[in-house]
Amino acid sequence: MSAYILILDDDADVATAAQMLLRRRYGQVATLCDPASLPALLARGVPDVVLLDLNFTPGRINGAEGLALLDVLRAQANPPAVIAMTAYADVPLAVEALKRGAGDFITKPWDNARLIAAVDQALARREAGRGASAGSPELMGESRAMRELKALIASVAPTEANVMVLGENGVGKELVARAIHAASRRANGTLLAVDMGALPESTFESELFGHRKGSFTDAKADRAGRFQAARGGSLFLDEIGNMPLAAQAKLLTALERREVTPIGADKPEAIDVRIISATNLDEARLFDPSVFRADLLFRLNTIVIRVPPLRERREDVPLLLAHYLKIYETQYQRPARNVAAGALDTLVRHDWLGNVRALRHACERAVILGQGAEYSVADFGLPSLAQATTPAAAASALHAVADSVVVPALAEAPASAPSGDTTLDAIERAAIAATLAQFNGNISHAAKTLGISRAALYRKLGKHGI
Ligand SMILES: Nc1ncnc2c1ncn2[C@@H]1O[C@H](COP(=O)(O)OP(=O)(O)OP(=O)(O)O)[C@@H](O)[C@H]1O
Repeated sequence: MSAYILILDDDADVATAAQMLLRRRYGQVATLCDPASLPALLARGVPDVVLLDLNFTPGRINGAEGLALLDVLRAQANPPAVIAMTAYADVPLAVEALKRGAGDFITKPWDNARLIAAVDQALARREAGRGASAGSPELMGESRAMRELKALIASVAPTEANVMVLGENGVGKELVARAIHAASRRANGTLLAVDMGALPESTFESELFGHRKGSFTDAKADRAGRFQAARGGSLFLDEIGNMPLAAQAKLLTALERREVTPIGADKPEAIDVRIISATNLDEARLFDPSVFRADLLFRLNTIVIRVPPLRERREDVPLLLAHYLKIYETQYQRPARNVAAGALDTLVRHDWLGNVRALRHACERAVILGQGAEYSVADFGLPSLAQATTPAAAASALHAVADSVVVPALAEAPASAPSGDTTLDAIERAAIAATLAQFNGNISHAAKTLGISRAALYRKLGKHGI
């Protein structure tokens, strides 16, 4: 997977060790020991992910220098995902970094698998949130469905109730979670997002509940879990439908008791988080006890918020197009252009089976490739098989497995490229479509089978217009 990673650490040995580990996986990995050189480095290109040491000058452990650098990184037009690193198991400092925009934290010395998982997740999150970070992360849409959704968020947010957000891939579930947190009494606390589908089973407990130094071979220092780091704030458990049953049992126990016991600790710690969860599983699967424990479901779904797919709120399409075209015109320094009237009609009638994310990718493509005075339909690169907009096609799409981003016709696609096209691109597209179909559009499972990260799969979906 190619990505540009920067390691900012005053300890050259630490930076080099991380660089050697990460270079094999991501390609471009730079190190920087002198923070004064950061502006010059950023001027040459902004990394995808920055591993940021919070304490530069030896002896200083309040993290002020790292937090100031975090502000510099977050102020970039297209900010990198930041993983804060600290040599001290200092939860308040990690929490402060999370509040100021770091997406995750890791304690040194790190566990290699954990570091790679953190970078993978940061890349996936950055990809999923691209566009949001480039513009306003606000939930856009004036359709009746969106107005009702916003009203529901406003009434639910101030309560402490656990909320479960349901909806297909790319409908905006994470944005809904962020909106709930922002309007809640916990808004001054952090919203910590955890991709539950990507947590390896072996490290599940240590990730969520923390561990004590020496409690197992790789536990080289105390580590705070996500529950502790999100204290006073909200924990966003994303992709909850992809959790193995054994992990579900552990999560249930923590939620029932309202306490967690770090591995190796002799006393449990009370938890103070509001749980917001999300899944793209359709409700039939969610209520299937062989997939998801009913008792856990009832803990999580005090309030259920369903985010409707874009094809059920087509009125929002023009607004979203205008929003994302403007963002990408600014980002790529292209002139502002209108969408041709006929094209707009087609785009509104399009089914957008990857929802707002697919629309956003299409806008980016149009801005980059569009050559005319106005945007044409062709500029948006709609997958030709997905253009069926008859009521029958829409109905079959609606009844297709709810988390599918695969168009019904592609769901039957063979693993070889259709129409005998043997270019590498066409073969890759067909392989991705077939794998997604095999897993009913489940991104995590498809990525695992294809041997790439979720972030890389999202990038490829955008590239191929799937
Ligand atoms: N109503 C909206 N207004 C503006 N942007 C939106 C809206 N809904 C979604 N987006 C954008 O679409 C992209 C996908 O949104 P988000 O990650 O919240 O979806 P999701 O449902 O959580 O997806 P997934 O299940 O695949 O993780 C993001 O770039 C987000 O900013």
